[in-house]
Amino acid sequence: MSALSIKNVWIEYGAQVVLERVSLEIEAGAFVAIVGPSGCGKTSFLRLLLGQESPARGTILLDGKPMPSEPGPDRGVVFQRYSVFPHLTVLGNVLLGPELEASPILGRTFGKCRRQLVERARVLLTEVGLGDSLDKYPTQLSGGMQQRLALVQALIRQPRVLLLDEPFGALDPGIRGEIHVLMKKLWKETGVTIVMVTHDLREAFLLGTRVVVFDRLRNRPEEKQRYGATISQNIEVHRRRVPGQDFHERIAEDSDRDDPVAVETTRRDDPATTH
Ligand SMILES: Nc1ncnc2c1ncn2[C@@H]1O[C@H](COP(=O)(O)OP(=O)(O)OP(=O)(O)O)[C@@H](O)[C@H]1O
Repeated sequence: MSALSIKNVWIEYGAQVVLERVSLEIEAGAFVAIVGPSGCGKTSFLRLLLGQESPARGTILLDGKPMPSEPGPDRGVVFQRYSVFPHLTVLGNVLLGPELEASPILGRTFGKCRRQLVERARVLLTEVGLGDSLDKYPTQLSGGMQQRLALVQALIRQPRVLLLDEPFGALDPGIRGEIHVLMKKLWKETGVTIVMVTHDLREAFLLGTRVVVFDRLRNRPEEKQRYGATISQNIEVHRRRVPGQDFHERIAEDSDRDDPVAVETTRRDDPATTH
């Protein structure tokens, strides 16, 4: 069963059609990278999956059931701009979401429940290299560290789907390489389904198991309002394992390269995505 089943979805803002006829099956555990020109509706699509927008037409199923029309713990999100709270420590930032969920009025857990939560937070923070920074505040962290914190904030709630909106766009290339390795590791370990918007094609092919291209098929000035973007390509990415080389080394090596990552792709002629 697909984790997300998107059928003939349209997004409209007033008279402006932003997306039209978007159909996409995203299998559980996939890592889907979405690319497309600026303004074609990529962020709007993510907001739809998060539950911040409703489709003008069409349906979205999450694990076979209609997707709740509000954001919930089953969907985590990380934005390009750091979404951490400046007045809370690293640990406080990670605990806030689960504590509010467990205790909406007090926003705080106690006893065994809290100890277990703190332990889970510690394990995850250590995994992303923030184990020594639990008591620091976000202003004391670099951009890359803040994004790693934002990832833990989302993952601690064990979402079924993780939505990433250009999460690494503001980072320096070297830091980006490191966080790509980490992202891939976290994805493999958690098995979470990921949908990531990126402007960086290389990043899309490096991380994605599928690269989906949104584009406007009608682009004349008089057509801009009435016609939206849709999926123009849906590409499956196959990676060959290099004997004797472990997965992380391979990605780290790819991250250092300036030329496009060597991958094999197949165009997916899924009836759901054929227009
Ligand atoms: N809440 C809104 N109300 C009205 N129009 C909106 C709203 N949100 C987005 N739009 C419009 O929808 C279109 C798509 O915007 P969106 O941010 O989804 O594109 P994008 O592909 O993510 O762009 P970029 O790559 O530049 O971030 C734009 O024309 C934008 O102005």
